[in-house]
This record gives sequence, C-alpha cells and structure tokens, in this order.
Amino acid sequence: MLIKVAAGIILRGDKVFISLRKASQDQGGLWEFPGGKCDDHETVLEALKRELHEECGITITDSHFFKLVSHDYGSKTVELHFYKVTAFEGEPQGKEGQQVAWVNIKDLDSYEFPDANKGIVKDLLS
Ligand SMILES: Nc1nc2c([nH]c(=O)n2[C@@H]2O[C@H](COP(=O)(O)OP(=O)(O)OP(=O)(O)O)[C@@H](O)[C@H]2O)c(=O)[nH]1
Ligand SMILES: [Mg+2]
Repeated sequence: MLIKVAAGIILRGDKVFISLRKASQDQGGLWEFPGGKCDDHETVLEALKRELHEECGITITDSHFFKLVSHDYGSKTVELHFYKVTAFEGEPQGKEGQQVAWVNIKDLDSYEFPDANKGIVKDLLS
C-alpha cells in the first residue's frame, strides 16, 4: 500500500514548529512535521493546506516544495512530500489536542522522529 502524505515544515526565524504524534497513531510518541494523507482528487498542495488548517489552525500564504521521501515501513510505504511553510496566517497550535513545540532548528536532533524523517532532519541541520 502506497500512502501519499503532505507535511509542512513551518518556519519562523530560526525555529520550526513540530507536533507529537499521539500514542494511538502510527509512529505514536514520535515528533513529526504536521500534515497528513492526501485525499483522492486532491493535489499535494491542497492536502497540505487542508491538513495544516485542521491540525494547526493556520492558513498557508507561502510555501515551497522541499523534498520527496519514500519510506517503506513494512506494512506500508509512505511517500512524504515535505514543504517549507514560510508565511501563514494564524498562530500554529495543536488543534487536535496534540502536544506541539517551536524548537530551534539546531536542536532538532534532540527530538525523536519517525525513520522516514531522519534525512529531512539532517538536511535542516546542515
Ligand atoms: N504528518 C506526518 N506524517 C508522517 C511524518 N513522517 C512519517 O513517517 N509520517 C507518516 O505518514 C503517514 C500519514 O500521516 P498522518 O497520520 O499524519 O495522516 P493523517 O493526518 O491524514 O491522519 P489520519 O489518517 O489519522 O486522519 C503516517 O503513517 C505517519 O507515520 C511526518 O513528519 N509528518
Ligand atoms: Mg496528520
């Protein structure tokens, strides 16, 4: 099964906004870049806008494609489309009750992310 996912790297100065996946979710207890699965007939950018509005309460006004990562978790393969989100309206928050944090980009490696994110975290640190 191939799952297409849009994820936003929400940036403000030298900080990035991350959220904690709930224990009940896949990869629970790990930090992530907010986002989610693309619906049928939806572009990745539409999915990114919808998911960041649903999960963080923001409206994206500027974003740029950053990287595509395919990762095989065994039971499924995710195709993660990462976008840098550089301008938005509203203050990001955990709209679904998830724990969230603004962290310094240089400290990103002290947070535990899913395996699929390891390369992205490295890229952001370099
Ligand atoms: N949003 C997000 N998902 C990620 C990241 N890294 C990663 O491996 N994933 C995987 O991508 C898949 C889909 O993401 P999701 O669970 O956020 O999807 P969703 O918001 O539509 O959730 P739902 O199906 O509960 O409605 C999950 O299997 C998740 O583990 C990441 O940085 N951000
Ligand atoms: Mg999600």
